[in-house]
Formats: sequence, C-alpha cells, structure tokens
Amino acid sequence: MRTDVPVVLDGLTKRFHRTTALDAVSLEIEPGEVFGYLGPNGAGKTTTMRMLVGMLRPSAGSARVYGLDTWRQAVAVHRAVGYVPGEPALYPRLTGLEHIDYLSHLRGRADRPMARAVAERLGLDLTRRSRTLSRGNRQKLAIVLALMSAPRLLILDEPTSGLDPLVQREFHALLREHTQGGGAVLLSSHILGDVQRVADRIGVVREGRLVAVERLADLSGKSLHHVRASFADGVRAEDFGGIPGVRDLELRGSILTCSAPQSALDVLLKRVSGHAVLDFECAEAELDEMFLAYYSGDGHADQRAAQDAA
Ligand SMILES: Nc1ncnc2c1ncn2[C@@H]1O[C@H](COP(=O)(O)OP(=O)(O)OP(=O)(O)O)[C@@H](O)[C@H]1O
Repeated sequence: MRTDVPVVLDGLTKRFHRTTALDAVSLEIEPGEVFGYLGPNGAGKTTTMRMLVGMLRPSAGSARVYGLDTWRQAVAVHRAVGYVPGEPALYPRLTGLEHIDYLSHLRGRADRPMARAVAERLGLDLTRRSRTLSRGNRQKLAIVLALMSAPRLLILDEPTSGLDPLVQREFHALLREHTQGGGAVLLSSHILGDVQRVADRIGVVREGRLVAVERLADLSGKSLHHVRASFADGVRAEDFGGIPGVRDLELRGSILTCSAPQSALDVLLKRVSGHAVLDFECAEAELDEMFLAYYSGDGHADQRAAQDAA
C-alpha cells in the first residue's frame, strides 16, 4: 500500500438503484499534481468526490487517499483532505470568522491566521453572516474553510463557477503554492477553460466512465487545427482525400477548409503546396472543441479513448 500517493481509485463504481453513476473508474493522482476532472452535468464527478471523502460507500472497487480506504478509514481521511462541495453547507447565522473558529475548535487547531490570509487574498469579508453573502462569496468562504488546515489533498467540486476572473487567478495561484509544497488537487468542472490554466492532467468522465486521461501539455500538441487555403486554379476535393485525422473537408469554388490534428499537418501542407496558393491560414482550435467530441460521444473520441486505455 503506497501511503505517499494522494489518490488511488481502483474500479470505483457507484450504483443508485438502476442508475450507474460511476462505472469502474481507475485513476491515480500524484503528489504535486493538479488533476482536472471534466464532464458534463450528471457525468459522475460529484459522486466520485463524495466517495473520496467517505460520504458515499462504493458499490464496488475502492478509493484510497494516502493509502487509507476512504469508507473504512473516513476519519483519518478527513484529516488529510480539504473538500469544497458543489453546494457549500454553511450556517446562515454565523459569520465567516465564526465558521473558522467553530471548525478550528472541532479540529483542536488554531487555523485563524491561515484562514485570514486566504480570505484576504480572495477578497472575502469575514465579518458578514453567511446568509448575507453572494454565491461567489459563499464559495470563497467554502474555499477558506477547506484550505485553512493546510490539508495535503484538496478536493474541489466546481469551486470557481461563481468567481470572477481576478479572483479565479488568485485562487489558481493558491493551488499552485499548495502543489509546490507537495500537495495534490482534484478539481472538477464541466468547462475545460476553468481548469485549463491550472491543471497538469485532465480526465474526462462521461456517463460514469473515465473516457480519457491526458497530460495538458500533450493535449495541446494533439489539438485540432482549422485550415483554410485559397488556390489560384481549380482543385479537386480528391486531391486532399485520405489523410488520416482530417475532418470536415469542404471545397467551395477554389477555397478549401478542413480541420486537421497536428499529426496530419505535414502531409496536408505538402498536398496544398502542390497547387498555386493565393492565401493560407492555419489556426489551432480551442481545446474545448476537442472535448466536445468526448461529450457528444462520436466515434473519433471513442477511438481515442480506446487508444488511451490500451
Ligand atoms: N443520491 C442519489 N440518488 C440517486 N441518483 C443519484 C444520486 N446522486 C447522484 N445520482 C445520479 O448519478 C449520476 C451522476 O451524478 P453526479 O452528481 O455525480 O454528476 P456530476 O458529474 O457531478 O454532475 P454536475 O456537473 O451536474 O454536478 C446522475 O445520473 C445523478 O442523477
């Protein structure tokens, strides 16, 4: 049992009556890593996280945090984990400071200085009662409460959905400092852009299955490019046919458009340069576009997922 690995999921499965919310997910998260957990609504992200913090019992498989079984050793797991749930549960009549003192008291720790420092960086007023806070400020308070005991693993369920871009940037800086100190982060979202700036790796979950895990650096290398070429003379679509990975090829008059992965660009360019070119554009597609393929479940993505799993 490796007690230095923040997260090990092994065939983790959760069924609710006839719904399989999570289906045999296996995954490891390394120390010092921010793992972005992406998927559309209802994909199984929250279910995974609730099992990781010992709130739900797995139907099959296991979840371990630093070698601890998250269901059987939930109390010890709680000491190692800071959790921001999708819907933070706060006491409406308590102020931020009162929440901090109450949790510090329960844990037998003096976490005020750390809590105040995080609150200041996020621009949160700790003297207001939580029922008077806006959605974004409630989220900030949940983040403060999760970070204040300096846990080794942070599990964050869509933590930035209500935060403005400047606060998001500060929050990402906090996460980076956390991982530089050897901590790890599991961060969920249904929007790639939310995790793209901070994640080292990304996993895509769809209908309870982990369909892809990619290093962000590799993903950029594989991303789609939109190509547009305008020719001086007539060309035929067949001149550009049969290049592996090229999609949405269209020829309108003497203008060719298509999408191509980086691996196809060299062959495509050579075919294009076989003709008299008037104009040529090649732009990298947004990463979100690549992920749409996973979400929509077309054959291309499933093939990629199978390759990744192999
Ligand atoms: N307590 C429960 N009882 C029955 N079904 C549930 C329960 N919790 C979750 N589910 C179902 O499990 C599936 C996965 O839900 P989950 O909340 O994990 O998705 P999610 O990826 O977090 O979605 P979102 O982005 O909308 O928060 C959904 O079909 C959901 O309806």
